[in-house]
Amino acid sequence: MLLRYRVGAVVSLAKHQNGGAKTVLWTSKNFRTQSGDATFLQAVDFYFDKAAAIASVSPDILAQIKACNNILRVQFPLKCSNGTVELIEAYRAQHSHHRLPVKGGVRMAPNVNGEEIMALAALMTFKCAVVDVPFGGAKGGIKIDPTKYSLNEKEAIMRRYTSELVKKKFIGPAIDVPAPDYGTGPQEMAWIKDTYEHMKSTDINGAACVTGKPLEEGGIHGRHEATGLGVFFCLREFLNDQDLVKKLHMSPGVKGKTFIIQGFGNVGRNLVDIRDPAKILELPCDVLIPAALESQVHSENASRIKAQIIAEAANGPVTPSAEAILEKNGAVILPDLLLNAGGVTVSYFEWLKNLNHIHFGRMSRRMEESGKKVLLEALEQEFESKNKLSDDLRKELVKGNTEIDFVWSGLEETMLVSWANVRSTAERKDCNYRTAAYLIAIERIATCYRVNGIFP
Ligand SMILES: NC(=O)C1=CN([C@@H]2O[C@H](COP(=O)(O)OP(=O)(O)OC[C@H]3O[C@@H](n4cnc5c(N)ncnc54)[C@H](O)[C@@H]3O)[C@@H](O)[C@H]2O)C=CC1
Ligand SMILES: O=C(O)CCC(=O)C(=O)O
Repeated sequence: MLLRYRVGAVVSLAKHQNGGAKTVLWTSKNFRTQSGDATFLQAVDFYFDKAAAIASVSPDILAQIKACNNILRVQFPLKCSNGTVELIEAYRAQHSHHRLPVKGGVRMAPNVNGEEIMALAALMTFKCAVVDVPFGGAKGGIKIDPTKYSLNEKEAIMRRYTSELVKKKFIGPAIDVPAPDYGTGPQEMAWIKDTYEHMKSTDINGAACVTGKPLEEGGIHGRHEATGLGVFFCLREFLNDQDLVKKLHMSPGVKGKTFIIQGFGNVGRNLVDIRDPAKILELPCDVLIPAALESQVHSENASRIKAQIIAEAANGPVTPSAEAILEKNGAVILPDLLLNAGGVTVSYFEWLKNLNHIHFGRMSRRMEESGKKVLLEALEQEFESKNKLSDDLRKELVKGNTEIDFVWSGLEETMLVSWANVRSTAERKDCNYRTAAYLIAIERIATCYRVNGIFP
């Protein structure tokens, strides 16, 4: 589904060159897609190589970082509701173990394949490094169209998939922690947790084997909307930056800008709530937000994209050929590995909550409130009854922080600090934001590899 969202009046869409940014052209030589666009995995490798070329990292460490460490492919039978038996194909790729556990969602989609899952796992490695979340990268996929299966069938698939991961030691709070992705959500995560806990009943940290769970099953407030909210925080920061929007001949601020969102699932839905379906990526707008699948903006449609800002809420929505065309036309791309990192950031908070066996705020909320009450009373005594606070204001002032306050504040802090880092790196290195984000990730991961050395 495509959605067009109007915040206010349409702003003029004059195109211009992206000040100082170099355009590196993708060449279709040696690549096998008919359009000349890179496959998703080739695209991730291309973006990595582009940043690696300006990183102060030795070639042997770069090669270690780039490689996908493990890929598991399983096939198992499903007894369908109509009595037939179907073979299900599924994957889990672990890209990098420089930090443990490795982390990343599990998707259900008909086009899932090993290369796609490896590309997504690599993106998870770089994403976690950009936002300084201490995990390696992983991703899983089940090759089915979830809309074609009953709830019972999906449960059987998810439980069997989890049992395969347990048997192969591809899941565990200290090993590999799945989460929601395209086509999956809290229900699937609850099945993963329950299956894991049945098979590993003595693991006291079992709930931390998966994130994005329902609240009643050890989930955290705010995970469901975290990815969309993270996109919003970053985009708002970009749009409020006078210098950056001036280069696009735009006025600062979110108000008055027009947005198109492609994909109205977990990520897209939590970005906006005014709905007006329209079906074209190429409609005039200020900000295009692909929030569905990879390779949606490619060499064939890129020149017709009118948005000046492409905000990658999905993983890998813009191919390298498309990026070159968009940038030549003056558009700015806010890259996936920064922009959609809100999901894994709040997954990190959920994992910490599960390991701590206590929710954020439980030990501090009342203590905070009584401290603030004492302070207010002292101030009121000092100034006597001249300016008595209303009951509502008093309540608001003394309110202690709840779990959602911690989560939103931690998410905003993470996104803003990471954006500032990407912005300043792009300026310093005279490169685009994607290369800057990869560069930050590569240099952070390289430090781990260097310090850890090689086992044995
Ligand atoms: N769920 C999460 O926490 C995170 C998701 N992502 C990425 O965001 C993207 C979307 O994921 P979710 O929102 O979780 O998936 P979802 O399954 O909740 O929603 C995706 C939506 O996109 C629609 N869609 C698919 N192809 C489309 C097309 N060509 N045009 C228009 N709509 C289309 C689907 O019908 C569905 O409504 C994926 O690339 C995913 O990897 C990234 C970070 C975290
Ligand atoms: O929340 C997580 O652990 C992973 C989310 C994810 O799959 C992604 O960021 O692409």
